[in-house]
Amino acid sequence: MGEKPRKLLVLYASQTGNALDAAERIGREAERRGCSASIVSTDEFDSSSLPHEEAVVFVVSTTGQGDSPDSFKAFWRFLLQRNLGNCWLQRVRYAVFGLGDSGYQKYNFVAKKLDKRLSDLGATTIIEKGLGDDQHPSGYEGTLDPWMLSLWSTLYQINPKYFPKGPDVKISQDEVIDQPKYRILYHKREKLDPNLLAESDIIQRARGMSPGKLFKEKSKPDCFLKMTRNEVLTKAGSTKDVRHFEFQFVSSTIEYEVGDVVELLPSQNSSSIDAFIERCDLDPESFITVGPRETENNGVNEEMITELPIKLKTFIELTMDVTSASPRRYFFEVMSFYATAEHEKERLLYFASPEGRDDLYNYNQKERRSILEVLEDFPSVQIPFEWLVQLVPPLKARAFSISSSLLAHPAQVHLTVSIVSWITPYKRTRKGLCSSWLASLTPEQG
Ligand SMILES: Cc1cc2nc3c(=O)[nH]c(=O)nc-3n(C[C@H](O)[C@H](O)[C@H](O)COP(=O)(O)O)c2cc1C
Repeated sequence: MGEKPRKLLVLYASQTGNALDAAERIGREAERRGCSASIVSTDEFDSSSLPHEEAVVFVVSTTGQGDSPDSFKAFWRFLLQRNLGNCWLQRVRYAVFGLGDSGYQKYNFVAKKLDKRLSDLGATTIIEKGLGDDQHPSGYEGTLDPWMLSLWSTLYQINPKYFPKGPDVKISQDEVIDQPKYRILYHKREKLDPNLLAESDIIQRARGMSPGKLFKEKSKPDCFLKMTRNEVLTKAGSTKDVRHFEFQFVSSTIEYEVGDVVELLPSQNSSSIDAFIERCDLDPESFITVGPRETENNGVNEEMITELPIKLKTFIELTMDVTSASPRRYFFEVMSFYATAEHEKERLLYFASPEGRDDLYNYNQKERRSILEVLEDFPSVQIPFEWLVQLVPPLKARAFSISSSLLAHPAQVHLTVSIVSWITPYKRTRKGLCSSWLASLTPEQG
């Protein structure tokens, strides 16, 4: 019997999702070349088993002022233990890809210190670390694409078993598309518990089911706030719009200290949600549960069935950012598969290819095109909802510094917020989702 094909472990640590996206891309590209890959977050990985891995690709971002993502902290503490010794990882080969921004003083600090520590622990580097930079004309992908090609060819030289057909043989996108990772179950309405749910339960239910891993633990809101004041601080005619907002706690009061931040979950424009639902030919009134696809033994995940259903429209409103965040490159790849008009398919395939990367960056990220806008630009594409649930960026809560003190204003939170708006290179006006939503609220509305 011949040797088994080799397996690649991709370990990632991400604060806002880019490193997760890059890790998934590395995993997909490896699998398309015939190498199986598992993609695991550093906080879900048993650190003590690292010496048993043969080849590990680390994908880590840097946040704060040179800080590591939250999901990296325990893993890093483990690696720093003195007793591990300089031979602990002697059988492990590794490669590090960092995501950062060279505008920061501690550029890609986490990737650099991880690379050094792995080497000190005896691991052997497969290729020199790659440093993705937000300042690059096509973002971190500008470095990731060539770095991956070098990774595949070096791995192949180390052991051809990684890529049985060679490092450059890819299964064509036209022949096969990956399976979506999630499945949707549609429920009969009459079977549902008619009891009305509290709003916090609905939010928890929707966000708990959503694939947006980054907010899994915090799916239930800590409290609800009611706006009591919305005052413009800037002079009439000023180019800036800065507001003073006051909120009253309507559920439990949360204790906070001076310097704390509050995270607000914004509401999306209702007519845009309706337009998205119509564009994707969805039934807003249907009740759904969302869960991982069949487990490995091909059964439906039991946990998913016990989830309580939620209205499709509510699920979209609370979890899927269809109006402000830009889709990732993989979205264009999946769209190309579902495009029925030849010219659209061609353009989408170009966008998803390494040659089209810079044009995609200009069309998509620089213009901050939303999912809805992109779908409207490619009318022949009809993507199944499972894919949309997986690929539409998760709706994130936004953090604001609190400008009040509970000592002076019990049961209140005050914020001073600049209402974000900017002009894109193609002269389109874009607005910050959360700040413009806050500005649009009127205290009398409750
Ligand atoms: C609040 C914030 C702080 C950041 N701090 C740094 C930093 O200190 N050094 C750096 O190289 N990049 C820094 N970056 C850039 C991020 O590393 C970069 O945007 C990366 O793509 C984020 O990846 P993630 O979404 O996986 O966390 C920062 C980004 C943000 C939003």
